[in-house]
Amino acid sequence: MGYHVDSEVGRLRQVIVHRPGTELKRLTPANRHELLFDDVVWVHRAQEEHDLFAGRLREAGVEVLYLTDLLAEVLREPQARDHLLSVAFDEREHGRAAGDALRAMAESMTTEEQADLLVGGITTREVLDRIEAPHSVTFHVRQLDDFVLTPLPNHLFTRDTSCWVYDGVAVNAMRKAARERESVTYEAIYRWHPRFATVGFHHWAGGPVDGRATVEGGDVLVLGDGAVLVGMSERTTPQGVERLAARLFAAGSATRVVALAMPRARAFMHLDTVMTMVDVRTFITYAGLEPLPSYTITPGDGPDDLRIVDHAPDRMAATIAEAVGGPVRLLTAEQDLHSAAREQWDDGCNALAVAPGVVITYDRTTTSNTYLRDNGIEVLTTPGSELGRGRGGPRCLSCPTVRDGA
Ligand SMILES: NC(=[NH2+])NCCC[C@H](N)C(=O)O
Repeated sequence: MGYHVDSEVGRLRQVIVHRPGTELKRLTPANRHELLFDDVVWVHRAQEEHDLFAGRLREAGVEVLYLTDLLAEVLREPQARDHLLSVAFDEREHGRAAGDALRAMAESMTTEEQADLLVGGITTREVLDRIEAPHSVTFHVRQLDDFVLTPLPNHLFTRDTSCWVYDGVAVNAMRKAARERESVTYEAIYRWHPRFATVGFHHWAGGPVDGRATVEGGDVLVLGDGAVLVGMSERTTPQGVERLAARLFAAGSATRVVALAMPRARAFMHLDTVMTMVDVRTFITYAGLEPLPSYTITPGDGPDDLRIVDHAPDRMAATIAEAVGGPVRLLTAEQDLHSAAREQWDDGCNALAVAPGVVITYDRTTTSNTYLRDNGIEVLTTPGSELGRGRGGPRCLSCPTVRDGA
């Protein structure tokens, strides 16, 4: 199968999702902010919600791939296992003696257990249930309930860490420390999983080696016909956008990138928290989103040159219209700003299209959902009270790997 994502709203055929597991059980009132969650999560209910979400996708004809299955499968490949375990048990993190001992502990597990370990993390106490304490200062200074390997609860939001843009994928360097190791999971999957290793595709980013020039998938909208819209946000940098544009242009996979300069705020952490596409040339947008400065990037004269045109905030809609080749419809639910802010917080603007004019959203954002329906969009709802506690909706919960043009 060829992997490609040719639009935001064309028929969705395959996605990667992550069913909540051990990692969400690690959230506490003390660590939730560092781990980028606003509250602790009732994990059992989150799993039920996630199963309903996956069910919605399957009903819409989408093939659902689970991240932990892909990870357990790729762990069977010796090179992938070596890479994943070397990064997890790096001696710079664990010290020499403990690094080797922990790695040996991991080697003795099944690949399913290894996948759970890499995503769910492990505490000192749990290590001691499996092995003798390594002779290591690094290990001995840890408290019993400290994390030896930190959990990755934001793997839930598969949208961000890798994103497919036309005929290639960006495995992204992540902005926040709590998400950095997520990139390693995807690096291994796209490089060594038999599903991906045997087919050709482009790489638009270098994963962790991109350092601070980050781009996250929640900021990237594949507009279709060679255009891409990117939010420069709390997470995505202009440097990252330039790299993405240059690589897309060099491969001939895109011809125009429009970058929006977003406010740096947690509530707006990614572009898809304030605007997503729900139909051809149609977006749902947050009422509190002020018009933003935008930049059109197209190929320059030389092979590595970029041509940049700056646009004032009042040109935002016009700049996007130019990129999608016709007038755009911006749907903004009519409600007072307080209600709009509450719905935006609950991911009311984070719609996942499964086909043109058909979207999945959370059930709790009733005003936005009704407004979309009144405007001719078919809205399939799914519960998200627990899933949304990390601030992500249906679009954030999914990484499309195959999607048609619109
Ligand atoms: N595409 C998105 N909007 N993703 C939401 C990610 C939320 C996650 N807790 C984070 O802060 O990174």
